[in-house]
Amino acid sequence: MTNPNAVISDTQSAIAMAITGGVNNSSLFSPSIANSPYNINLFSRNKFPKSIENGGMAKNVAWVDAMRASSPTRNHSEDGEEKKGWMVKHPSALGVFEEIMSAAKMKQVVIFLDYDGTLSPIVENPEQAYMAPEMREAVKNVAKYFPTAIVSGRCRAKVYNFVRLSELYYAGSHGMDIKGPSSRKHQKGNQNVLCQPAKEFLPMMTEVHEILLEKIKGIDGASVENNKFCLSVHFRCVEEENWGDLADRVKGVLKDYPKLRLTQGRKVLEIRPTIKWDKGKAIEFLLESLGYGNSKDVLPIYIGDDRTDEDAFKVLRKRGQGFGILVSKIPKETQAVYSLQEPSEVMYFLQRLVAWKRAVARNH
Ligand SMILES: O=P(O)(O)OC[C@H]1O[C@H](O[C@H]2O[C@H](CO)[C@@H](O)[C@H](O)[C@H]2O)[C@H](O)[C@@H](O)[C@@H]1O
Repeated sequence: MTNPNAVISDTQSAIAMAITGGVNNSSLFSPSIANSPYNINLFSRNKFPKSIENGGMAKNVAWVDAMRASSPTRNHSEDGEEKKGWMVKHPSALGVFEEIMSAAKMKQVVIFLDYDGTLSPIVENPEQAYMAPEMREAVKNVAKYFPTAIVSGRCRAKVYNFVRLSELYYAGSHGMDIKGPSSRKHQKGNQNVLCQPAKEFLPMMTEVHEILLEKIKGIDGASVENNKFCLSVHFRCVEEENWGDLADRVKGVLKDYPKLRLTQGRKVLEIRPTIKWDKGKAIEFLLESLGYGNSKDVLPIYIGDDRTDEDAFKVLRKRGQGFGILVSKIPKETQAVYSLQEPSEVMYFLQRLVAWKRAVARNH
């Protein structure tokens, strides 16, 4: 039987190597991935195949491997032995719901939700990643009882347009653009919250966006999404044989911008400032803004599906407070405690949370 962690570790090694172009430079990565106790071996040079270190074509192969690994397709690991072992380590948040709720007793639950792949299903066209009306209703109800934030790689305005709930906090651009609720309708929100730690990068991001639009011309299916403080180069609709070419073009542009770094999400290359800010920092900022910076009476729950959500899971582990929940059908190395299979399970979890809160209120 293959160890699921070993499988994912090798994959992540390839990603690490590809992104650094063969140099083990952890500063190019989000600190949580580079320093994760689970990933301690990921960045050891000994683990990298020689062919990847040779440069030229070999490097290109590593890039393509990394890009393939960024959103593994469904296979036997969805229901095989690997999956069972992984589920023991990361049980379903629905299966252990009562356990989670007993940890929540007498505490303020704060909910953090990623958007793509968590509240909306992954689709080919990023402009059409709509949220189901029932999901919106579930999030709306959750926000009546618990401070709730959407934490997304998308630009804040765009993710707001998808979610359309003014009573929530929104952290767009992977947490680099945070704003409090614009309406006080349901929750005790702090409307004055505003945090934009990468503001000075705005002109650079606009410039690189323009350059990338030109550079990727001719690669069928490739697109660049301007997420304000970061950019997404999508390759979900690009033929695999062209992935290496696309990666080379993006890397070529970034050579002139040492203050930008490259990370990967689900079939997407993400370009972002090298500042030490990520979704983990964003949730720390939000907890502080809500008055729970040093509180023991808070239970943050973060639900997300992607690599960038690991930064938030890591923060919760470090605080020893609350839980990360990874949305995934396949085993992945993660700092999340629990798992959910897909957005429909996220919705059910949120609905149960509301039902639990209402029952607690009735009994008091
Ligand atoms: O942090 P998130 O809210 O999960 O945002 C991460 C990226 O999500 C979007 O891309 C992903 O979803 C698309 C729609 O389902 C899909 O086509 C794409 O392949 C995925 O990577 C979004 O378009 C990106 O800008 C976000 O950075």
